[in-house]
Amino acid sequence: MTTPKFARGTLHTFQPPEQVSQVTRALHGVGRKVALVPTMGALHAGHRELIRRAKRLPNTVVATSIFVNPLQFGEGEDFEAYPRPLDKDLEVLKEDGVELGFLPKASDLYPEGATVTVHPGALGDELEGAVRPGHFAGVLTVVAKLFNIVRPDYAFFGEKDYQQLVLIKKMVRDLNFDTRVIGVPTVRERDGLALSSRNVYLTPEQREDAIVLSAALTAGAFVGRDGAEAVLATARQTLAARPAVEVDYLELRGTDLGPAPVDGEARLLIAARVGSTRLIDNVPVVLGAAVDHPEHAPDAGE
Ligand SMILES: Nc1ncnc2c1ncn2[C@@H]1O[C@H](COP(=O)(O)OP(=O)(O)OP(=O)(O)O)[C@@H](O)[C@H]1O
Ligand SMILES: CC(C)(CO)[C@@H](O)C(=O)[O-]
Ligand code: BAL
Repeated sequence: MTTPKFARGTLHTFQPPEQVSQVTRALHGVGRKVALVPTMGALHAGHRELIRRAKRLPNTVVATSIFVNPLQFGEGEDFEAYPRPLDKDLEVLKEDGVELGFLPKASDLYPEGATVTVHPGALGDELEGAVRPGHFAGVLTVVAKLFNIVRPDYAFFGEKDYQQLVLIKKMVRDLNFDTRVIGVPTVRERDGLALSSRNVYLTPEQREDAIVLSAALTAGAFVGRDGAEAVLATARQTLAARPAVEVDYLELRGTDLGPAPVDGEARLLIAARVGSTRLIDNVPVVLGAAVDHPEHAPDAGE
């Protein structure tokens, strides 16, 4: 089979996995690197930030996959309703200088008889996994497949889906994938709401209510010096102002999503339903005396 044509500087889209593999193999053969930005489409400024960061890498072709992965949706979730504005997405990819678009069909990734999946371990059943059983097995399976098809040197994921990011990093380590996973801070609206493809489901009133997620996280993080109880109590107090917002969980964890330390870096995570729309968000928190250590200043290590 001949390698599909690939010229630098324009967007090429492929549906069959074998074609993408051929192109990325050929690119590696001439010394290029490949950076992958996996998405489910309905591209917004959050996705575009991942692409922007990937584009900064020297000698690297940026590939973006668009695939609404059925395996990570449970019964009664929004798989059918999930927005799929493909033409608009392709315009975004062109505008942002993405050179490789991978648009597989479900039957390409899950041919009949495919039964083997990636098991996320215990963390896969906590937080999001407790509310969406099987979700992370679906995510890790499709990400493993994308990595095996594209063989990316780098892969970019948003911190908005923090547990997903932690689990993907863990999968790469535990299963020896040869890909460097890079997490990108959450892009927000001016009022703090984390950008999400699901924000389009919100009515104007719900959109107002939804601000409380980031407001509660920010308020909680602000009192990190006073310890975990204060962080959670402050966040809960902020949430109480919007009783229409139903919280699935509000938890303070370590940065690896193990138990939070008394002093040091942690993560405050929330999932809540606003009407029938389920939103998630999280922020970094510095706890206790660690607040006074310069290495924990907000932009340390940037
Ligand atoms: N606001 C954001 N800031 C940074 N990265 C983001 C943001 N929103 C999504 N991403 C990242 O983009 C990648 C693709 O996510 P996805 O296509 O599911 O979009 P999404 O907006 O998170 O959709 P949904 O909210 O429906 O899950 C993921 O790595 C995700 O973490
Ligand atoms: C990583 C991902 C593309 C896998 O389907 C999805 O979970 C997402 O968009 O965050
Ligand atoms: N951004 C995570 C994908 C999902 O909610 O299924």
